Amino acid sequence: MSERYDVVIAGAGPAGAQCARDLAERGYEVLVLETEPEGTFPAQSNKSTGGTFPSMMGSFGIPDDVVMHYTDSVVLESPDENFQLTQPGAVLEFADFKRYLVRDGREHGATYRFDSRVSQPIVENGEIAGVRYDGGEEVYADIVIDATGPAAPLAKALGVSDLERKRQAIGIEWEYEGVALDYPGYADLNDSMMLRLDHDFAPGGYAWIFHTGADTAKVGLCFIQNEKYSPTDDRVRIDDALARWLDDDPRFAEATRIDDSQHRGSAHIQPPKQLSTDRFMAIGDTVPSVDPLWGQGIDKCMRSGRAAAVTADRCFTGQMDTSADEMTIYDMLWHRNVAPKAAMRLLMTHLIYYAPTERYNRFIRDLRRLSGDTLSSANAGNPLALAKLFHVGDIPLLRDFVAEHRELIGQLLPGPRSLLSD
Ligand SMILES: Cc1cc2nc3c(=O)[nH]c(=O)nc-3n(C[C@H](O)[C@H](O)[C@H](O)COP(=O)(O)OP(=O)(O)OC[C@H]3O[C@@H](n4cnc5c(N)ncnc54)[C@H](O)[C@@H]3O)c2cc1C
Repeated sequence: MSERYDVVIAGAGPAGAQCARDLAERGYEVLVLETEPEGTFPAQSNKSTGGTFPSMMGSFGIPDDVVMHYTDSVVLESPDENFQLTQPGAVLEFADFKRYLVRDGREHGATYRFDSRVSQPIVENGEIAGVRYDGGEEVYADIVIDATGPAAPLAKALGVSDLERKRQAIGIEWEYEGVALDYPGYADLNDSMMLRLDHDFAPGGYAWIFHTGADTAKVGLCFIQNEKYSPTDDRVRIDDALARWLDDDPRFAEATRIDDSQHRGSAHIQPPKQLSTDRFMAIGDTVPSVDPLWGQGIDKCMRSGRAAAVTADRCFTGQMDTSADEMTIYDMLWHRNVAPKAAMRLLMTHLIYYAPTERYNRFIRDLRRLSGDTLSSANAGNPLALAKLFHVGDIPLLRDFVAEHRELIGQLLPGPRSLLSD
């Protein structure tokens, strides 16, 4: 007889593992299939800087022992300016965080199967009925969830995900010791997460230093491929870009790389298409959910895992209904709770990465001038707050941006309403 669960989840990242925690807690039979072996998990998928905020820690009950370092502020930096915002945060040990989610899910009754690479959906009568993994293995479920990150084998096969290579942002970081965190002429980065806008080092993206205690920090950068400032041969050049920053910036003059501390991965910065279909949901980075402005992916993934668990619970309650219509509850929750105003924020992200390096100095000065409330509103995609960050001198920049991004703008703004209200 074939094996059967209420829900099968592909991928034990933050999205899949949080969804499994929530479902198991509600008493559902849930199986998580993870491609990596358990003994070394997570290895290749230990990809994140792990910068997050108290709201994520509190909402999802994340314990202090997965935190490497608590921070007090976020610093935004351009070549000549900086802006420090008081904002408590936490830099997670991402591997410990992932292992904690698995352990806690198991304690609530979720089943985990490692070394189990999901390859494709089992489709019966036009509907997904389960998944194939490890070549010939099969497992059936009433609802299947793809939480494999950008790999997205199920979402791609079902036509739910349409991740475009040209909208892929790639990121790399290493942990360093001996970093001069309070160097003359720069902001004091002790107990801070710093993001730097500077095409010389992160062409078409941003660089970062996240303090992890004493003189250690996570140092990395990311950029979108195929954009104005991005090199086309990304695989080689993102390492070169990081090496160049490390060579040029005096804060790294005495820094040494900590062995085996590399984190590397990708995410898509594009409008999401469909998020679900009959008996199926795509969660976490399987759909483009990373906050496009400041790279917050963990909180988004946890929220999407929770939204999928709520949807499954609703579909199973009373007379079971896992039709595409009923699954759109997930789409509604995603647009409301996971990535509100996604269109406006995506557009802003592309515009920020498009602006020349010189413009970043003024941007940071404007942030210093504006109130914290205006900044929060701008960050939330409020058009009036965003307007305060533009000047008459930006008209040529905006004109060129519109000319070069017609396709994206068309995708994001099918009608004038959606910009303001999606
Ligand atoms: C360099 C870098 C730095 C980042 N820094 C931050 C940060 O500071 N703060 C923040 O909030 N976000 C950050 N992010 C983003 C954040 O890490 C991601 O958004 C988040 O990890 C995505 O979670 P996920 O569960 O969707 O996918 P993933 O974390 O990618 O997990 C997917 C899981 O699925 C497994 N898998 C893949 N394919 C298969 C398959 N076929 N079958 C079974 N299992 C499979 C993988 O092994 C993995 O365990 C960063 C990302 C990168 C790349």
